[in-house]
Amino acid sequence: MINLTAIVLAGGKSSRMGEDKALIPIQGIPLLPRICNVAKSCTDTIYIVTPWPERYQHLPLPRCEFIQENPSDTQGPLVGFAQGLEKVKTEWVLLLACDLPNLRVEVLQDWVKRLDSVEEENIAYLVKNPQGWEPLCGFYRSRCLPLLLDFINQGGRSFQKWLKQYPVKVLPLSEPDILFNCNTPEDVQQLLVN
Ligand SMILES: Nc1nc2c(ncn2[C@@H]2O[C@H](COP(=O)(O)OP(=O)(O)OP(=O)(O)O)[C@@H](O)[C@H]2O)c(=O)[nH]1
Repeated sequence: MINLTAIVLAGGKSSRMGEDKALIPIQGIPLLPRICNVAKSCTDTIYIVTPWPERYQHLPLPRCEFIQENPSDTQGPLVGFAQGLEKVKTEWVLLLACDLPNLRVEVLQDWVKRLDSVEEENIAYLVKNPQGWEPLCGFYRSRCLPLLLDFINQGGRSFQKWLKQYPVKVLPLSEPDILFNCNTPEDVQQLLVN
């Protein structure tokens, strides 16, 4: 299997949820350990980028390393990703938001198998929807770091705008539900009903 590193983002305001999303249990398992356990199926190296690692110490997480952001200066997922990427030594990185309760091991492993066929020019391998790329559940080449830092240093904070500049390969998604984002208490309720 291809050598890759997972970066899981657990920061942000969770303003729509009203409490830290990463800690919301779905079928008894909080979102952060849920996604880390899925990531574990394709890598032994998992970095969790967060301004508050102490909040997550008690969780049943697989082996992982915390990368701490400054809690008084978080700047969104693009900057969180760059901070994680600075530590990465593998060619490919799997970037994951913490709020993806439906991502399954089989889907992820199928995607990972396809990485070998991504042309060298493509800096990322992501699902595309009519609104744009799905940047927080997909693969990036670690060599994109200097490009990302340039963009951030010029004030850029949008994944969509950053990705527009480079060739990205489309990752196939057979069930759109896989990328369901758990953003609100109603989303949590919906998961419990289904
Ligand atoms: N490490 C880190 N992760 C972030 C940051 N901002 C957002 N995220 C993560 O990015 C993913 C998507 O976040 P969003 O749902 O778009 O934003 P949010 O701020 O968490 O939530 P809302 O306030 O409801 O928009 C989640 O996994 C967040 O934890 C950040 O500044 N740092």
